[in-house]
Amino acid sequence: MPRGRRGSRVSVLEAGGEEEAPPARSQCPQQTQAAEEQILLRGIFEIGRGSCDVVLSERTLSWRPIQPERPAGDVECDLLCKEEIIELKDIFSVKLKRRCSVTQRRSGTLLGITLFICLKKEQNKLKDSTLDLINLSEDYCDIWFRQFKEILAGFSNRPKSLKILLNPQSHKKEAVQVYYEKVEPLLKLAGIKTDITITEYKWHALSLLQECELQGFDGVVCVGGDGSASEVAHGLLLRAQKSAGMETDHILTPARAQLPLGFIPAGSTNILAHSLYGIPHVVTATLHIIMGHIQPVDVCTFSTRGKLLRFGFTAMFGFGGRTLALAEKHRWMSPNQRRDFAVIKALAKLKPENCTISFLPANSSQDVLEKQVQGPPKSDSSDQWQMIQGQFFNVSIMAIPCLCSAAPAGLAPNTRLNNGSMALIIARNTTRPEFIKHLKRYASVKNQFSFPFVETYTVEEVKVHPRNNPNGHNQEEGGPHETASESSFPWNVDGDLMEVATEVHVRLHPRLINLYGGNLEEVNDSNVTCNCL
Ligand SMILES: Nc1ncnc2c1ncn2[C@@H]1O[C@H](COP(=O)(O)OP(=O)(O)OP(=O)(O)O)[C@@H](O)[C@H]1O
Repeated sequence: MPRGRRGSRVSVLEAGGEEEAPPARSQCPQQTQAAEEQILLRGIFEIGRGSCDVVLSERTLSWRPIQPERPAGDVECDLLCKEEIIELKDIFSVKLKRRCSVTQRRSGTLLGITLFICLKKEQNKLKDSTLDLINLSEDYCDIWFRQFKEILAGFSNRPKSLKILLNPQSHKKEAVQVYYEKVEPLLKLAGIKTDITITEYKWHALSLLQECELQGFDGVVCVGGDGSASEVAHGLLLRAQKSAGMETDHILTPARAQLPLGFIPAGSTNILAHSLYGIPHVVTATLHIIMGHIQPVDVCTFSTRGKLLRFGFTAMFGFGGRTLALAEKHRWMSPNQRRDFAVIKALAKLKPENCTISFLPANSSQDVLEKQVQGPPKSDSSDQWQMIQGQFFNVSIMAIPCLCSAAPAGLAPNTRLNNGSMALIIARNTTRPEFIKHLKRYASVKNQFSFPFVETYTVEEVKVHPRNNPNGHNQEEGGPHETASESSFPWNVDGDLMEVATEVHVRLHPRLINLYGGNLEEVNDSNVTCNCL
């Protein structure tokens, strides 16, 4: 049974897009609100170890232990009789509770009703819990059970049917186990139908999303790491463009994705899930999906020479791109080994990229919704573009904060999931020890940007134009015997390797996709270390 402080609400969820949010309350909120609400049912159930007076009203379920009468002012009695409350929006399932023998199965002796509740724990963590309302009367329980069912059916934001895409190769190949052990039981409990595809090769999810029937699904869920999550988001957005009859090569104002997307973290970094849920926790992610917590999230398009390469949320060029390229070449190593090895090797071979970066600063006076309606600014006609040229160790362009265990405040702590702008973070050429110091700061609470060689900007568009060829020679000189990947630069887009030879144009599109996830609490965790630095 969920136990809050006596007299307090057992759990309070801050749902991102929950449509049934309670109105603002003044002092002594629970009691005042409960008193104001229309009572739907009132009765006696055993909860915990005693009989309780239980009241079901429009938004809350409250109960108070029934005590024998005592003299007025009996403090002990007052304490024991304090009311407990849960909000109905925190309930995600209701079942009749029966004592069943092996042979009885369905029609065992009725014991009462079990409510399944989503509890908010510390630091953004959600947990499922149960509350048993014990009463042996079939008729009595039936009335309450049907009332709870009706209440649950009223939460129209909650998905009833989900398309699940599962990458069996993520991290240490545990995605299938994670799904069947932790996710599926909760989805079943919530009565959500699922259709599962286990991907068989890279880009399988993408091609499937171009042709599969999505009618009848309320959302798509990806079980895997950042690469898979980003591939699915890209696939959903490409599909939306096709459905809207838009050309997918040259997109200026993309159509929004038609279905919300959820991520179950089963990868090695899980930056997307971490940024959405505040914690890379499987049950938390599943409960956000079940509860229908939805928020619109900004997305970038990456294009070169006017041609769309892909949709994504984050990108790193220079050190970040080269580290991923090295890690990908060593896929046979374990994920942690491969990441540490790639970071160390990329640091050993560290050399700056000679490039020109032009960017369009974000218009801070414009409202995000206004930006969404207007679409992106007319790039070429704008006179607000700024340009910097030089040698850079790393260029990060991030539409979301990018929380991860190595950077608990985020790789881009100053941006938000849907603030209509991106963070452009540039680390100019410096000494290797200074650059390492900057990288190490991500793990601490100290400001990772307070270095003379680091610059941050809030932008809407960025163009990165490399002037060297990928091996450090001047781009104009070219190289007669270059292979495809030798002549292109590695970009890390959401943990996925993207190789491009020329300028990349990154453009932000506010609130282009709905993702499952709630509002987050800030986490101040300074006890984080990076193994390899
Ligand atoms: N069956 C499969 N075999 C090989 N690769 C696959 C398969 N299914 C999906 N993929 C690809 O695997 C890539 C990496 O997967 P994913 O991102 O889920 O795991 P990860 O690399 O361990 O995690 P992270 O990106 O968080 O570090 C994705 O780009 C995806 O396209």
